[in-house]
Amino acid sequence: MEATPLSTLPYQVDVFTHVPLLLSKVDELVWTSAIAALGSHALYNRKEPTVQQFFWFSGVLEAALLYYVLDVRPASGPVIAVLLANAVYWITLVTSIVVYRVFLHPLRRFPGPLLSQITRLHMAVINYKHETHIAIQKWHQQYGDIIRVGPNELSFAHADSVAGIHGAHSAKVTRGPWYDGNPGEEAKSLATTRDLSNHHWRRRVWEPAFSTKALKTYDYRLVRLLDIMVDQLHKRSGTIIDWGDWTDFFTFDVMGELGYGHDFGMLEKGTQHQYALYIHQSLRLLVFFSAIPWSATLWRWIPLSPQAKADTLEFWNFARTRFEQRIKEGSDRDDVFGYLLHADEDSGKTLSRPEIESDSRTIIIAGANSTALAMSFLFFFLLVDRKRFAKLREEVDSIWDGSSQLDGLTLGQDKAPYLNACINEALRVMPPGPNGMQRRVPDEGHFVAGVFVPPETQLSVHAWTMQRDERFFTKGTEFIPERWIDAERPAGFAHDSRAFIPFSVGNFGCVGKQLAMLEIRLMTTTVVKNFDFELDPQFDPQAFLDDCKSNLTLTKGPIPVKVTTRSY
Ligand code: HEM
Repeated sequence: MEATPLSTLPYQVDVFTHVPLLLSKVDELVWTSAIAALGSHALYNRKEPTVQQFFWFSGVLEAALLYYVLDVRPASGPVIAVLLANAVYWITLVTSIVVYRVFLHPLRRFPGPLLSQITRLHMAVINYKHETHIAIQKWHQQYGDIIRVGPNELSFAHADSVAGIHGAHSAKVTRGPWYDGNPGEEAKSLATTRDLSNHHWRRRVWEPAFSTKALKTYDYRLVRLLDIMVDQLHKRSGTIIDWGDWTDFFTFDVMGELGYGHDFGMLEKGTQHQYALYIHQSLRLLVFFSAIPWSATLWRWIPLSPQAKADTLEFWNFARTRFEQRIKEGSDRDDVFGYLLHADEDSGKTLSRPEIESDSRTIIIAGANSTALAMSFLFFFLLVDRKRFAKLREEVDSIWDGSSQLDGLTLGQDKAPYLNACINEALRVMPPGPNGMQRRVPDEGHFVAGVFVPPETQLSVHAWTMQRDERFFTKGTEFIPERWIDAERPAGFAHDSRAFIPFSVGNFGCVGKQLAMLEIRLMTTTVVKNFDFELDPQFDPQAFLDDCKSNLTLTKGPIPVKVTTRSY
């Protein structure tokens, strides 16, 4: 009901002595709306509603308002009364939320940017602009090792915090709501399920696919694809190629082969497959919606890049076709997909069809892009730093004469220490997944490095900031592979391997790490043996680094390289 102007009140009142009476006469609807807003906030605060619950609850309130208005028939007319009540409701709700989050919230003692304390929208916009890794690093430098990056979220950047969030002391810590923000996901995948026990048995189904026995059976497939790559590079000898493209071609073809039973033909054709382009686009949407997970259900109606949405739909359609083709081939093929069709040995459970479909998409999304990035950055550093390229080549020449079949599984630390040091160093300076992997504190709260974190808080470790921090790695932004070899580490160099988490660690750590390492070792050894590389003289390494952005993974510009068949 609209406030009755004071002049029309039927009797003269003294505002200061008759306030309650005045209020009751003037604003019954206003007060009711304000109280409803405060009640709603209290309710939402106890349990965050889903989008459906929110709409249901708001619908009930609107219906009650309508009933009241039609019943009481306020003098201002029903339309004004409804508008006024809604304005009061929403203004009170928003004010109450802001005041609570800034002044009363259990995380109020943790510093951080004000806008992030108030709303996740701030982070969603930063994510959408691909600036997350830089923004969070800047905030850590400004506010310290533990910062508030969302109303209910903390970011950590100290090596001491890794065990409590991902490692040995994190048994009850599960994934946060970030993992619900995958638009259109019909069934949870291994990489998005938030339920600890569900994740546990599904992980048991996945793990055999990356055992040494399984890797041995993949080895010859990788070598077949590498042979195609080598042929193609010979054909392009003396020309400039984008090295980033070729790492994509290789890793997408590998994951197509191991995920869907057939490569994507990217190496053969020497062009990007639409599938890879779709994935890059769909990640743009993912990072926005994951910051505000409830909005993912509304993704079709939220006005974000129509191109990214169209590409996301194409990506699903394409993935579905590939999935349908592969599932017909059954479990006899030696590939990752084949393992997903097996039952969990402990519980006897098998994945449902939608779960397998979701997991098969994960094989490509999780497996191809990150590995390609690691290969791209590795070569970027080695080609900028010719002495280190030469040193690596010396090691490669000493362990492989190029005529025998290369056994990737033997290229570990013992046999190829410098190769592994270079890979680690590229993963440290440019971690493909630079931003924190969100976790959620159990209901009883949780200690991280001696600091109590209140129940239900979301938290993560910011890999980009921590891996480049001088306290853990001296000259943290520089590519110095020698730091990974005890005998070669410069004297006095800080080296805290707890702060090195490119594959994450613990229950949810990368299940495909050994496959990724196998691919990188095999590919690097093969091409370093067979080709000379030279960066295009026009290429500006600093500008390249400055232009690197992030969505779920880092993104990068082209790396133009003249590739030439090696002359001995
Ligand atoms: C250099 C390459 C790679 C990097 C840097 C990397 C990094 C990561 C990271 C940081 C996580 C944790 C994600 C989280 O906490 O939500 C992860 C998980 C995962 N990665 Fe990788 N990854 C790489 C290659 C691969 C490959 C080749 C595969 C093969 C399919 C793979 C499959 C997965 C899967 C399935 C998960 C989810 C694991 C789980 O939920 O238990 N990754 N990866």
